[in-house]
Amino acid sequence: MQRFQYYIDGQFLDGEARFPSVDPATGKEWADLPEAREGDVDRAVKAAEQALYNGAWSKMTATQRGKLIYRLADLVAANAQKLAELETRDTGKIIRETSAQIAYVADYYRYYAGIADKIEGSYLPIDKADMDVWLRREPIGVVAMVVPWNSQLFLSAVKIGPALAAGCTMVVKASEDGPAPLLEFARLIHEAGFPAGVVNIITGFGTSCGAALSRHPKVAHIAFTGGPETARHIVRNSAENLASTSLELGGKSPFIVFADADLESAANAQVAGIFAATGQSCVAGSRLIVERRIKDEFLTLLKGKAEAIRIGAPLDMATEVGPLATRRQQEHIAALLDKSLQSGARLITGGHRPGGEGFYFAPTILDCDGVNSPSLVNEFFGPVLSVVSFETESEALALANDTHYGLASGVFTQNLTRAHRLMKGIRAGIVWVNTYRAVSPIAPFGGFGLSGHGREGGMAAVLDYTRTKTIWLRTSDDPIPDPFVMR
Ligand SMILES: NC(=O)C1=CN([C@@H]2O[C@H](COP(=O)(O)OP(=O)(O)OC[C@H]3O[C@@H](n4cnc5c(N)ncnc54)[C@H](O)[C@@H]3O)[C@@H](O)[C@H]2O)C=CC1
Ligand SMILES: CN(C=O)/C=C(\CC(=O)O)C(=O)O
Repeated sequence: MQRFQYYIDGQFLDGEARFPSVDPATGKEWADLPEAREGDVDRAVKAAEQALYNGAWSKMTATQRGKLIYRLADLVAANAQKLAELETRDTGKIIRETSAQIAYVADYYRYYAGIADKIEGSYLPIDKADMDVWLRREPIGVVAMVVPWNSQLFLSAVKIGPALAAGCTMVVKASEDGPAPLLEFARLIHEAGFPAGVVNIITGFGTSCGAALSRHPKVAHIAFTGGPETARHIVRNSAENLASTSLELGGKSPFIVFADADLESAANAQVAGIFAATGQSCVAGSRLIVERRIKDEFLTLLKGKAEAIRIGAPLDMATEVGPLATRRQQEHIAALLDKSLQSGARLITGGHRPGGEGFYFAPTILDCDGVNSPSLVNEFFGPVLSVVSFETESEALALANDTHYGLASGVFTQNLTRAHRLMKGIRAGIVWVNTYRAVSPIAPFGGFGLSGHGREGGMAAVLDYTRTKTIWLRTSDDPIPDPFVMR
């Protein structure tokens, strides 16, 4: 068994308890992990608070902070393959994607390194002749980051990068499922030379570690990615410390295909949207909304592509769909699929767990036309696509917006004016037109409704990690007049 430690106050430690990690490709334990409980959480938060107000970090210029983040970016790039292998081993996400995604994570850190000394305050043209007034943007404080198991180094980079640029210190809680890559990433934080306590990386269970962290009195902001149920716990916990929150919660994203679209390209994008990452993506395009007159043609194309997917060992570069991250996910998907079939949804392909070891699930397409299927409403977080069809553009828009979520969406059409109408009409934080699952450090992402609030990526993310301070400077040498009247 490979053994990991967590990282608190610049030290690698074993933790209050230990627990095993399971390799999703085999279902067998492969790593021995530290479990943080309340005592470790408290130590990590206090280390972060000390670093924020008293340590070397608090005295650095923004440019110096940026240089440290650049160093981290270089280390991530140099170690991308090693981190990718760990993420693949621990979560089952295919090596083909983890190696590309983690190499790109280095660019996220580079982007935020460059932003560190560009976070400006402002001067207010105040309505009093003897006053100068400014707004300073300061780090919001100690940030608790609670991340899930999917796209772990990516989902932590979109939090750690902007928080470091803003000058915050942080405690990152990796998921209890597949935390090994984040614990390994801690070594790069150490090597980059961040002062002790600036970034603390722990792992542990939700109800012990995650709860203790998110209600800790010294936490000022909680950045969370995961499911809406857990987000409700996080928000309840924040009633204790009144921390602000940013929540990135997944969705039931619509993928609309009009008859005039390039169908080959749309089908490839749909495969990317629902079968890549074995469907374990917050932005999964899990509801195909297809124009009725091309439904059969498009589904035949898609079925062919789904059935040609190479399912296999995640560490094999040829594999296109690997296992799900946990047995829990596999069981959740099977149960929701059963309910959907019972409601009348018709199986077009897939629907089964391939034999053998590991938490695999076959790429699945469900025809839900005319059916009130739970698969149209609930997130599988797996490789299951639900299909409905439409006659008119307004019907397509109504179907797209028929959800409590609002994270992402895709529109496939050659009609420019229609594309513009849909961009405005769809209630989601991302609209991809003739593409899907494209990301960049420069472009913010985040949701509406049950998909959460706050933005990750782009400059918008940095602002979530700052608070403003209003500075009043009186410029007159005359004594203050009438002290009993507000000025
Ligand atoms: N938006 C996204 O990227 C993700 C969405 N999900 C959705 O959530 C569903 C459940 O997945 P899970 O793996 O159980 O994710 P989850 O939302 O329960 O876990 C995410 C993180 O929250 C922590 N956590 C759990 N309970 C907590 C609590 N009471 N207080 C503080 N932290 C807590 C976990 O330890 C983990 O680090 C999935 O089926 C999927 O639908 C899951 C993971 C990522
Ligand atoms: C967040 N994201 C795109 O905007 C993409 C991800 C990460 C996730 O699922 O949270 C992905 O598709 O893997």
